[in-house]
Amino acid sequence: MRLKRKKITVVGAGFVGATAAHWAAAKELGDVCLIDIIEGMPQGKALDLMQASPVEGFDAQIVGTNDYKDTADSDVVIITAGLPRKPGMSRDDLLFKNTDIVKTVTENIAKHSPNAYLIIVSNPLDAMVYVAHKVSGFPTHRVMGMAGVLDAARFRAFIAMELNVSVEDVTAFVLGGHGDTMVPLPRYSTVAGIPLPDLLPPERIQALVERTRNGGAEIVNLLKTGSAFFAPSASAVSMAESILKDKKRIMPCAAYCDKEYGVGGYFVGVPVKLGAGGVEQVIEITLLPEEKAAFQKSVDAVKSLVQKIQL
Ligand SMILES: NC(=O)c1ccc[n+]([C@@H]2O[C@H](COP(=O)([O-])OP(=O)(O)OC[C@H]3O[C@@H](n4cnc5c(N)ncnc54)[C@H](O)[C@@H]3O)[C@@H](O)[C@H]2O)c1
Ligand SMILES: O=C(O)C[C@H](O)C(=O)O
Repeated sequence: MRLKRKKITVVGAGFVGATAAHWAAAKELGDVCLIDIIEGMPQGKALDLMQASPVEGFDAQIVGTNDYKDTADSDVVIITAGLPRKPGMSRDDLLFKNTDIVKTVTENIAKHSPNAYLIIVSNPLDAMVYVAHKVSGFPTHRVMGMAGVLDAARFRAFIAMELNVSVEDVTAFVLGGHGDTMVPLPRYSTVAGIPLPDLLPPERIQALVERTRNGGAEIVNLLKTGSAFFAPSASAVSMAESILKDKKRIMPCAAYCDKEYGVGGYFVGVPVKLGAGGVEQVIEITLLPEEKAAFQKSVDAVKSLVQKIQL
């Protein structure tokens, strides 16, 4: 018997997709298939990455394609296809165009990789996870969205910058939908185990919370023609890694919650255990009344967006 490498497909070979392919290959998570509707572009980027492999010393086959047959039997599929927002737009403004794109992509992926784990990145994130779940018909533990890892990474980076400490020692949690109502949780954020409220005055913490909430828009306003991609792609690949290596990391992800947190059947950002079984557990943490109210407001924003979707 011959053992096979794992296979990761990245749909959408734009900024987030191509960079995700780069991280996945460089970490030797498996072979990578990069697919896009633009002819030649995924092929060119895949070939360029293959030519980086001897320099960086990673062994992975990286294939670019426009044909879903080449994505067959993927273990993990990261969906980044879709429009990014421009300055002045909210992520929600992408709802209808990206619903059409994510629907088509998911139909094709589900046909060729019926056992895959889906990690959605396209915006508006929580609504696009709903689309991918409905269209694929996959069980909820195999469909999830990347947002909380990114939002928490931004919070961690801002905390480390503020305190002039190593990012390695900073942990943070962000709950809720990936929008303006997201809920960074200072009480569950620490530096080497020391709770953030013991290290910074409330007004500085509030400033970092606001910067985290606006983290995507801050970059959109600087770039002017697109949105963030280094941290988003690294975040999606860290989720893929936890699944492929059965690491069972606890990460904030958009996961299906019914009774959990009283959400009632929507995908929203909550702490989950990610392992070989995909979303193996949704972890319910105790929230103070004001944290609960902020989370509920965020869930309501996700619900009203999802209710506008017609599939
Ligand atoms: N969840 C998050 O935290 C997060 C972070 C960053 C970006 N995003 C979102 O990710 C998406 C991609 O961002 P980007 O910066 O890579 O944009 P991009 O424009 O660079 O890339 C998007 C790619 O999708 C491709 N595409 C469009 N329709 C397709 C289809 N039907 N099939 C296959 N490919 C298709 C395009 O050709 C393009 O190459 C956007 O919706 C953006 O808002 C989400
Ligand atoms: O801000 C965006 O539109 C992209 C992404 O959701 C982000 O947070 O960087």
